[in-house]
Amino acid sequence: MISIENALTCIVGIATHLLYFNRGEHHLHPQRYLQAFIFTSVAVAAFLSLRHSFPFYHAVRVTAILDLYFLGGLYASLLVYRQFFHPLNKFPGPFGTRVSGFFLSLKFLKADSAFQYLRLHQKYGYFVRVGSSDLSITHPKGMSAVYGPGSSCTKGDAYDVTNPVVSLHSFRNRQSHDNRRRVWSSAFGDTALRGYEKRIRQYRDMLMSTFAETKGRPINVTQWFNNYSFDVVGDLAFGRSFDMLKNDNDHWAVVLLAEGFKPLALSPPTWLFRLAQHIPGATKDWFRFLDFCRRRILKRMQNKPDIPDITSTLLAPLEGREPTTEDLNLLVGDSQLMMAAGGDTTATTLSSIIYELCLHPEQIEQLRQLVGPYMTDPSGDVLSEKIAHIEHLNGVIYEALRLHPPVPAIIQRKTPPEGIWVDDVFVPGETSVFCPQYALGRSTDIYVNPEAFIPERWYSRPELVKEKSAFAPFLSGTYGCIGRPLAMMNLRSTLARLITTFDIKFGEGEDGSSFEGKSTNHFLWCPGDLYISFTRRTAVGTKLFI
Ligand code: HEM
Repeated sequence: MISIENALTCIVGIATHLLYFNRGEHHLHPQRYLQAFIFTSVAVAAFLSLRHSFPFYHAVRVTAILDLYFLGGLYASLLVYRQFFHPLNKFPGPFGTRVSGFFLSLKFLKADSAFQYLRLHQKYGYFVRVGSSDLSITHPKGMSAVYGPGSSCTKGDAYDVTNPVVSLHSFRNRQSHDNRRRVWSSAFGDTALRGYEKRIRQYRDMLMSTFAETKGRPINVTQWFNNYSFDVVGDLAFGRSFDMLKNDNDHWAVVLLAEGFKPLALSPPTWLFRLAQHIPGATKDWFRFLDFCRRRILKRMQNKPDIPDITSTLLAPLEGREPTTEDLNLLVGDSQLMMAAGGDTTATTLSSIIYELCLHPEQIEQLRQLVGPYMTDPSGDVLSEKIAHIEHLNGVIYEALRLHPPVPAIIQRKTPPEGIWVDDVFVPGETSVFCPQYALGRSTDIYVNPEAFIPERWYSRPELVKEKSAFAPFLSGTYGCIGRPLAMMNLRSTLARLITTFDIKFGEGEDGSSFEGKSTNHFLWCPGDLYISFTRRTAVGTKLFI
């Protein structure tokens, strides 16, 4: 027979769920709940022992039983609510996801969530419940409803994962985000971009020289484009590269960054990350990385560059005064953001383009014909603005981004309290939603013949794209990629130079299967190795800068 104390404790557990945990957000300070729970348990045991003279062992035992009733009540209430009353119950999905997001985390141990979301949508349709309050959407109108310029969705709780370190990317409050975005915006204007182009050139020269020296011996472009991309982003963020092209090796800070991203493969709840920050040693690598960014930013502030970099724009509001602690924390947050947002994404896209071109060699020839006339600079390089109008060149880049989006799965948004409509489907308020781009890129409801690489679908054959708003690898609107002009500039010029300088094909023994087969997704997509042979062309008028 259950005692009155135990029954009451169980009711308190149920009430705690219904009146507290079932409302609002509770991911920011999980350690406080743990502390409150432990403190209350100790207080109850002490009370029983001191006030009611319970023997110590007996006091602990009674408290432990009370704890069990409390947690039992709380979790029973949570499970019953999620199972029978949750507003997302009308959406299909694997049974376990109704109860907890951990259900899918266990399935993502191979870091292949992008592929798994595709399979889930093939099985369940446009809307799949992938967690107790999480919905994955591949409806053709989903992208515009969730991320489009007019969307009322905001960034979800996952953006608090780096808290208390803040950056443009992590601001969930619209006003704070807008304010910071205004500071960033002039970093990607035409004048700034022309300056970056000059700064980037030396790294592209090094990349070309390295490829030329291989004389056709297959090399892993996944690694080399990473070297190139991180050197570029290091230069634009901190005024100096990571010397990865020179050393053909990941810089230790880049390794720390990659390690920091790895747990995201499991899409764990944000509160777990926040809790980990309070476990000694659990997140030390992440803080070492932030410390690295802090030291590099401080050094950069002492050296004003001749040609402005991105950080020049972020420092401008200080007008030469010493930064406050708050200013500095934001600069550190934004510099880690530059590395996280600009490094892997550009590298991955370059690899994806080369992968697709090797599968479709006729595309290389077509591009050469179109780009060749603009390659008049004796250095072999070309300004992006000269070739930006070539539709087929842009089409090749877009097709690579469609089939291999660098951010392929979760880009979390939260619906407003009143909910949103995706076409004629109502998505309840306070739901965490996302549109997995890898799955969208392969949808026959959005593209005709989605598996085929057809650059013309982006200019002369628009009938091959049934819903244009569904393609947004950089997103659009308020929270869209602010670095898009820089990324496109770099992709165009690097691609133009590669195809006019080299004959490019899969290396001997390479069939491209590892590129996607051994790829992983930790928020950002990391392709597997790709061995490519680059042989310097002799028949063209372009010279190599060696
Ligand atoms: C092919 C290359 C790139 C792709 C596909 C890409 C894609 C994206 C996407 C999808 C987002 C939205 C992420 C989210 O909301 O969580 C984003 C945001 C962002 N990207 Fe990019 N990106 C690329 C290159 C770059 C580059 C080169 C930079 C320059 C450093 C950059 C800087 C940023 C920043 C600062 C944000 C945050 C914007 C905000 O929250 O307002 N990106 N990018």
